[in-house]
Amino acid sequence: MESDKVVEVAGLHQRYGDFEAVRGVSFEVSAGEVFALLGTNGAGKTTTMETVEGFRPAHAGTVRVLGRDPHRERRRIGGQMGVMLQESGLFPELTVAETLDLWCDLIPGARPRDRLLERVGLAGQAAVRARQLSGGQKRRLELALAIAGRPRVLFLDEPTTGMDPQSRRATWQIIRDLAAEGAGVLLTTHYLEEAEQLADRLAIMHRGRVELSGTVAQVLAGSGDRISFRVPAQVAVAELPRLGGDPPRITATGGGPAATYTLPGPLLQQSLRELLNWAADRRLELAGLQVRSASLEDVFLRIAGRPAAEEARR
Ligand SMILES: Nc1ncnc2c1ncn2[C@@H]1O[C@H](COP(=O)(O)OP(=O)(O)OP(=O)(O)O)[C@@H](O)[C@H]1O
Repeated sequence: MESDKVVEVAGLHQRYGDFEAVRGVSFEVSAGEVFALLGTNGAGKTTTMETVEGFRPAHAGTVRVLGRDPHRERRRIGGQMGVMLQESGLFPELTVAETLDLWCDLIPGARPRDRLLERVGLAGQAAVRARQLSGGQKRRLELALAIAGRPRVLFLDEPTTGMDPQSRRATWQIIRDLAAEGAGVLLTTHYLEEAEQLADRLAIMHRGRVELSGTVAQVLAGSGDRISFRVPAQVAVAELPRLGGDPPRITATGGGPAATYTLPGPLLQQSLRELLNWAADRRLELAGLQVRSASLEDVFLRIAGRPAAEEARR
């Protein structure tokens, strides 16, 4: 039976001279799935992406795209791969229509040009030269080029950079539709909301490693819901209750010290009740009271904040 995995990466290492940019990365992308690679600057996302796209051989580990080595067997699978690089490769003097015509002529069975333009929202810009397009419009033209050949696997490196919120949402819908039609999509992004909205699964990279991966819910599980409030002036920090067994973390804010409790999910409601009862018994008002679920940003910042010394020990 043919595997539904369109991308398989196992124990990938990649070096630039003495510097190891990717240090044992593994993940898989299935047909019909959107997989997002997130990470801090320099984490190794683009290096990983370029290796999976076949632009460089793996230094160690295995990479398969549609069951084949994307570097050695690129010719066999290239026609089934759609690639949108981080850097624009458009010819500045060609119009949008000319750009697509040039590209589509090279691809057997390419989608019709006008359908592509409509799909990426550039139908009104067919006669505009590439150099005159806005940053977001350029990205959409590059997306049109990437999907022209009806790829089974689509690689998108920061696909919505430079787009306004409306274009970004429209692009997310295009990507969702492509996945619903059966394409496997691997994308990198710096927009956490993009990953939250779009990705069936994601991996967060930091300094060449995958630190966390799974569905958004799996990545957030165990990250802790939060309760925070400003410490009332008449209460000493030591008098604050323990919630879920732990004392709060105290931080300085413009309005005085703030207390934050990070709780495992199932304890949120019970802990909130305990806190409100504690405050009611003392007739205290908890100014700035906030209750919120863990966000991808919390998880990301925690990983990004890991000191280099901690990495070196691992
Ligand atoms: N050609 C190169 N030669 C030497 N070092 C490189 C080269 N390309 C990338 N690097 C280094 O490898 C590391 C990973 O870079 P990469 O571009 O893969 O990260 P990234 O996660 O895509 O970063 P960003 O989010 O900033 O685009 C960085 O430290 C970078 O400086």
